[in-house]
Amino acid sequence: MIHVEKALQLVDNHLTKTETYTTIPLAQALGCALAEDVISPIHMPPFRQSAMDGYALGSVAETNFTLIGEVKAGDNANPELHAGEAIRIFTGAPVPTGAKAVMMQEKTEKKENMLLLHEQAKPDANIRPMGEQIKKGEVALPKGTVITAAAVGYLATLGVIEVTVYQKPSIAIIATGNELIAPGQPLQHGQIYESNSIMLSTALAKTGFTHVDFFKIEDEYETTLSVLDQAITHYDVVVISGGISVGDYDFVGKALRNLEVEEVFYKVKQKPGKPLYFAKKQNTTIFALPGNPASSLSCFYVYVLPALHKISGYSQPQLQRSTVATNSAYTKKGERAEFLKALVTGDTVTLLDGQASSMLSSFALANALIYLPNDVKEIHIGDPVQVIYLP
Ligand SMILES: Nc1nc2c(c(=O)[nH]1)N[C@H]1C(S)=C(S)[C@@H](COP(=O)(O)OP(=O)(O)OC[C@H]3O[C@@H](n4cnc5c(N)ncnc54)[C@H](O)[C@@H]3O)O[C@H]1N2
Ligand code: MOO
Repeated sequence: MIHVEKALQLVDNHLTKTETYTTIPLAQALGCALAEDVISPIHMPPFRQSAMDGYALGSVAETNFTLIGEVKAGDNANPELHAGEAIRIFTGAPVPTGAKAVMMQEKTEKKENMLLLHEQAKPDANIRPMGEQIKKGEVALPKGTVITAAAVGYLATLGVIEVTVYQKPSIAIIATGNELIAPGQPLQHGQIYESNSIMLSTALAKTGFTHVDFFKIEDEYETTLSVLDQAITHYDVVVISGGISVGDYDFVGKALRNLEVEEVFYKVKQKPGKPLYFAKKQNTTIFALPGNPASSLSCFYVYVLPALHKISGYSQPQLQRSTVATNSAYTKKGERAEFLKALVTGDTVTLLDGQASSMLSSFALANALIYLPNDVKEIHIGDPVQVIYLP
């Protein structure tokens, strides 16, 4: 059995980012990594812009001005402005070329067509220079940047309508087990609701992986063999849940061996998720996750998601980690490294009740996993602990 760090390193070593690019509408790019730098096609702002509702001033030496007109946002106007003259202006409006500053209206008084300032204006005050944020031809976002809502907004401000990104992998999720039935049907004795596929696809969708198909198979060798064979042939990543342990009806390992995949590791010294299996076959990446729901999800976040990020060209594939003081004491029962469902609030982290690998009640309330490596046997209140944030 290998250690967590070794398993993570082996996954990383066996993956490379895709060489396939695709150009897609900006609105569909959430969670994709840029395959090339995005160059700004315009200056932003495209013109000198007023940052306040107030008055554009033709000079900054005096405090008395003659009002000569108005410019509002969207106006395609550039009135001439001389020393001693002011123009009514609004936030976002183009500042006339001759303007030396904009004074916010709260610091002024108006008497008929005369403007009196409470204080002298500072040169260039409240004027956003043309190209202040970015200039035409500069790199707006570098290759490898992951598209977030903010990135979509930023590129939209530059008028960008499509981006070239690394192709996201196609993913097959395969749930195994005779006992599993779809939610919505009445349960017979011995049955449980199949929850891992909807859980994993929801976690995938949340992080922008949408090319996902599902398969459900019984604990039967021939079907397992043929479904896995088809999935490995047609998908970039195959994620299997259950059937990977040592029971007489756990056929996943045997089927994968007979399909001549390159097994990279099987079993990691961790809790939950001991029987985690990782393999490659040509360009297909294969994870078999233990069927226990919390084991499946824990392995998904710790191993599968960073792997998908790497394949998809993310410059930082790992989930965010940090060290936080624990509010809870805990003593390990065994020797394995542990991933514990936890809630980070402020600068502390609290362990949640219900840590068994069959339970999702704690995971449903968690925003992080506390990682206790092999050599940490217990933690006391106030101790610094490593946390992995759930996306
Ligand atoms: N003799 C041993 N038995 C087990 C060992 C061991 O080392 N020696 N390891 C245990 C550990 S740890 C785990 S984890 C499980 C993993 O078993 P499998 O990956 O073969 O998973 P299953 O047996 O198919 O299922 C385990 C559990 O999870 C439920 N399950 C499975 N799939 C789903 C699903 N899609 N949705 C909801 N629930 C699911 C299933 O009904 C079982 O209760 O093996 C231990 N045994
Ligand atoms: O390793 Mo298992 O996932 O603890 O139950």
